Amino acid sequence: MSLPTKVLQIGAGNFLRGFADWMIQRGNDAGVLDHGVAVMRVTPRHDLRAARIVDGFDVVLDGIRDGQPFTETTRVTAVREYASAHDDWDACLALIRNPDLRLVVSNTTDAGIVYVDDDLTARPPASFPAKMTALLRERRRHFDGDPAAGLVFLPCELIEDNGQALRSAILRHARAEPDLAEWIAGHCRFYDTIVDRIVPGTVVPGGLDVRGEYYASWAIAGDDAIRDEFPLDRAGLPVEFLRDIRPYRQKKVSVLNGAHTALAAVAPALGCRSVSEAMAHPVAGAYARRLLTDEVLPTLPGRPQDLQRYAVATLDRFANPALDHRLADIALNATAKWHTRNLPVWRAAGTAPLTTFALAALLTGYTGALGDVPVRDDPDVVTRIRAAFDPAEPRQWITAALHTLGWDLSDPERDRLATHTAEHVRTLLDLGPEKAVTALAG
Ligand SMILES: NC(=O)c1ccc[n+]([C@@H]2O[C@H](COP(=O)([O-])OP(=O)(O)OC[C@H]3O[C@@H](n4cnc5c(N)ncnc54)[C@H](O)[C@@H]3O)[C@@H](O)[C@H]2O)c1
Ligand SMILES: O=P(O)(O)OC[C@@H](O)[C@@H](O)[C@H](O)[C@H](O)CO
Repeated sequence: MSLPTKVLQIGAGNFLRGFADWMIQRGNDAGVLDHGVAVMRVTPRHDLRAARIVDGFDVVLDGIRDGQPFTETTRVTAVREYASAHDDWDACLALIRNPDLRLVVSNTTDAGIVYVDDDLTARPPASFPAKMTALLRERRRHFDGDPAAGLVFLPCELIEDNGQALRSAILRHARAEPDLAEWIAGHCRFYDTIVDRIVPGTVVPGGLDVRGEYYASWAIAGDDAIRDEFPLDRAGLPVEFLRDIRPYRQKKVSVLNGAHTALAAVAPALGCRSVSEAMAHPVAGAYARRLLTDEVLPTLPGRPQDLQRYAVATLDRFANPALDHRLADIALNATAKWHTRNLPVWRAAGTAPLTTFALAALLTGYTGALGDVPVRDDPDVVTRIRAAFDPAEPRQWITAALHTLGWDLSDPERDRLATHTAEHVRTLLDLGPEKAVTALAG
């Protein structure tokens, strides 16, 4: 079937293949969309396999229905075009001149939507927002400023207000060209969205077929215009159009991602390799449950019964043994994730021992004192934290580590966080991980 290329997808990663591409394929199959996808890679690393995305790939989803595990496979054939910005910028410029293009979907990790000074005439500019600005300039030029050529942005990055953040970075790049800035501000629409589906990786290493959970949710802060443009809900797909997605985002990031980050810090020291192993482990599982119930949920807005239901459902998703979600993968850049996902809980709660225990386990793990646990963080930060380690003076060491991490803490906050965290470091070193977690979580 010939499909007009209506979607430009920035990034070819596992998540976009298992989530956005899957949604578009299902929307096409159900007849509510007729959207072909052009994928554009924007990072410089060569990835020869990515070009094969146009040959199609499988999305294998594992779920539990009526207490029974099931697996469903969808063949995604909606991706029709591919270009790599750092290998062939001309091909990217050609993609953006396509009159059928309507939507831009992106996932460039938490690091992708940033403003950095950039040369818009470079081939290509360095950052994602600068590349996008250069592409929009080409589109506006090609269509002679036609308002109808404006694009609709649905970013999937997990940062707060992702649509607005992308819009302001792009407009900042465009500010030297008022006509361009005006065209973007007037005729391109940027929606905040929050995505949710656990996609642990590929079916086989190095392949494109991707494996994840059946559960999915895409909340889009938008009006009827975007609903008409992207009516996936009419195909029964888990897409919601909401006036305000902020409370939803706070709940998802604090509960699901916060529990992931804490588990990835604590559970490897208890001998667990994956999230489902951790949930089946009596001590690690109890830790995750109490972390959510005692510390995370009380800090969130909303009805306690709804929050409790979401937490239980999240823990059930974690327990799905088919997912094999490696804690070592979740541990990537763990200190930055603890800062965005767990620190707000400690801040709101005033004291949150299970939350600060995760920070203690994370930093102590970086020194090697907890044995062979995954360490996948900024090497410079890890080296400095390790070099300053003094088991006899945990409070001074944690204070130094917090300075190294450069977090936005007031002096009294840093003092308090160091005191709370250092107490756990002492327990971890004195009792060992298993007894230390048991003492906390029962
Ligand atoms: N896998 C999941 O379960 C899941 C679920 C929801 C959200 N996410 C989010 O998706 C992101 C990627 O996850 P993934 O599993 O697809 O990983 P992945 O490694 O398969 O893909 C990462 C993608 O991001 C791009 N990228 C990385 N740094 C970039 C930068 N600075 N600028 C532009 N592009 C950049 C890469 O080129 C690649 O396309 C993560 O940030 C994660 O929080 C993942
Ligand atoms: O992808 P990261 O590394 O930002 O975080 C790891 C997981 O918490 C995350 O990927 C979740 O699986 C996902 O956010 C579920 O929707």
